Amino acid sequence: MRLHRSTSEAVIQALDAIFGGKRYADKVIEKVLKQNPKWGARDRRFIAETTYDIVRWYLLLKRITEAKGDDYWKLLAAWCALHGVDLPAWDEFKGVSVSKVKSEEMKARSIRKVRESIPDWLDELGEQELGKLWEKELQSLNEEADVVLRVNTLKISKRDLQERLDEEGVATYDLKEYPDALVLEERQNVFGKPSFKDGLFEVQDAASQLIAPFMKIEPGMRVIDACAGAGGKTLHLAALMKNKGRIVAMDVEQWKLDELQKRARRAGVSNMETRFIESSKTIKRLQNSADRLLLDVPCSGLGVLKRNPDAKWKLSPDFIEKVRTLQQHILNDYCEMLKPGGLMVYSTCSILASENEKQVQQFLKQQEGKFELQAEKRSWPSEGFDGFYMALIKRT
Ligand SMILES: C[S@@+](CC[C@H](N)C(=O)[O-])C[C@H]1O[C@@H](n2cnc3c(N)ncnc32)[C@H](O)[C@@H]1O
Repeated sequence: MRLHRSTSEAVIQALDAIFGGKRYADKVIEKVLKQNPKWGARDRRFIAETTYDIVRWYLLLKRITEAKGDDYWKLLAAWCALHGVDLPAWDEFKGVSVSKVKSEEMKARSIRKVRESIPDWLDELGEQELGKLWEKELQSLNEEADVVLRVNTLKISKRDLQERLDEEGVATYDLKEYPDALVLEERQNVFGKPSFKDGLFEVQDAASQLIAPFMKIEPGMRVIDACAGAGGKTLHLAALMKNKGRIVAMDVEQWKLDELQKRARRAGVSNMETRFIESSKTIKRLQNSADRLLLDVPCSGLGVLKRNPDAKWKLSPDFIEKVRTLQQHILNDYCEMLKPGGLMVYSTCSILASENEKQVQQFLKQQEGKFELQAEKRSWPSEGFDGFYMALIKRT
């Protein structure tokens, strides 16, 4: 593979925005890719994949090149050296020795936090909470995620969608154990495809697709999705309910609910309303009203680093502490919206027990018998998809 000037500059620009400007990698890459319509599919893939890869291996690349601050060219040079890409004679690459990069990388393999490219504090926290499991999960979190689609069963069957995608040049394979999931054979942008515009599918990781069915949902129920965001799981709930019954989708960010409305229109969802959470009164008004309640709470996102590798550099112990307090607050305040006898699911995309099992235990203790745990489920990154936790809790 040959390195080209304009795509290399695009990678450097993206890295600068992600690390220097502290912006989200997915948004940055989307913006960078828009600026040059002449780039073909291969160039775009190079920019996106190389940027993500350098973000994922940032600490390792920095350590083996001794790159300072914002010397992203050195990181790109090291990435090329490790991937067998010839380094052009550009000024930015002067002084980089491919053999030195390779020998430094061999040396770095003995230190886990460098080899796996993870901040010290996060490596310590992972080990503290997961013990022996941490090493394996950490390795898996550095793998590239598959692109998984969720078939919108309100509009099409899995088999028909697979055929339709085939006609549109998108090859997929069936994930048999996940009733609505298809996986792309090859990573590509599917958002421009007519079948996406027709609302026939959403992009949603297989592990995330476990949550709505875990709620034992049935058509005709009254359901509240209290941390709905842009509604990945709300739309799945609506499909399982066959558009029958009612879903109230809530969030503290109006723009996310606006996005959800757009997605719901595209998906043909007609049993959902959105409600902005203004204050605790919004919650009180819905007391004892739901057969099912989903609390898909804000979390560290440590289970989805495959997809968002930049998160490991943005997280901090302070943030995790704040998010744990918020999770406990949401559990204890929002549970009131459930009818007696109703079921709620508490879920996170974290793999830390302190955001998962321990939060549920603390909640059950605080509620003194008013709620009981019925089931818990984990999806581990090492099983192939994102890391998720879900607990099914009954109001007695
Ligand atoms: C993990 S995300 C939800 C993802 C969403 N359920 C999905 O499937 O796409 C958590 C959401 O909780 C929202 N949030 C943060 N604080 C909240 C609060 N106090 N009450 C309700 N939602 C909150 C965030 O804005 C964010 O959209």
